[in-house]
Amino acid sequence: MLEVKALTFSRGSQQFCYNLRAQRGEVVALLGQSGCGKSTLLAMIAGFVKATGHVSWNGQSMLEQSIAERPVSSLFQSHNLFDHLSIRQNLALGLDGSLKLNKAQQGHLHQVAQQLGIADLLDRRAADLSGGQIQRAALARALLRQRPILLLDEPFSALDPVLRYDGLKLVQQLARQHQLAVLLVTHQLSDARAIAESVAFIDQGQVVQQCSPAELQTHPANEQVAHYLRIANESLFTGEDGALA
Ligand SMILES: Nc1ncnc2c1ncn2[C@@H]1O[C@H](COP(=O)(O)OP(=O)(O)OP(=O)(O)O)[C@@H](O)[C@H]1O
Repeated sequence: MLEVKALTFSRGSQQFCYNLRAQRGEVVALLGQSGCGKSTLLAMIAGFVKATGHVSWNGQSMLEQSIAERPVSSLFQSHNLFDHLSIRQNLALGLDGSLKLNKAQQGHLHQVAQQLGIADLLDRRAADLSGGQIQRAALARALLRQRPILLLDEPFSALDPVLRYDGLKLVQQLARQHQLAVLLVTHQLSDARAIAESVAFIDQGQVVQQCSPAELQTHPANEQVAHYLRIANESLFTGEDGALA
C-alpha cells in the first residue's frame, strides 16, 4: 500500500500537506480545481521536489530514496518520447539507456507492447504515430519499468472521448492485472466514476476528502467539494437542448 501522511512541501507562501492512501490494484483519482496542488502531490511522491513527513510503500519509507530508487513510474500529458527513434527504441530506453536488451528484456518488451495493442507499431518512428498510439507507447514504457506505483497526470486529456475512455479502461485493467497503485490526476469527474475505486479531493494543497466516487457525491466533506460537484454534474455550459448556452 502507498501511504502518505503529513507529506509537506513549501513553495514561497504556499504550503502543501497531504494525507492519502492507495492500495495495490486500485486507481485513486485526484480531483480539485486548477492550481489546488494535484501535480505537486505527484511530484512530491516521485521525489521531484523535496518533501518532509511520511511517504511509504508497503511500510518502507521512500523519503530518503532518490528519484531512481523510488518504486514509482510516471506518465504525464507531455509523453517525452523521442520523435526520431522507433517505438521499440523508445521503449527499450525505459529499460536500458544503451538500448542493448537481453533476450528476457526483449521478450518483456514485446509482451507489454502486445498487451497495449502496439506490437505492430514497434518499428515505426514515434513522429509517425497518432496521439492515441503515442500515449499507449508512453504507457507501455512506464509499465516496462515494473514499478508498483504509477503516477498519471492527465495522460489522455488531449485525446478524443473514445480514445480517452479506452485509455482509462486500459489503465484500470493494468492496475488490477499488475496490482499497481495508480494515482490519476483528472479534471473529469466522469473519469473518476468510470475507473477509480477511490477519489481524493484536493483543495489548497490538502486532501480534504478521500472516499469512493459514490460517497463523494452523496456526502461531500464541505461546501467547496459540493460546489465543485454541482458544476461538474450540471454541465453549466449547455442549454436544455444541448446547444452551447
Ligand atoms: N514550478 C513552480 N514554481 C512556482 N509555483 C508553482 C510551480 N509549479 C506549480 N506552482 C504553483 O503551485 C500551485 C499548485 O500547482 P499544481 O500544478 O500542483 O496544481 P494542479 O492542481 O495540478 O493544477 P492544474 O489542474 O491546473 O494542472 C499553483 O498555485 C501553481 O501556480
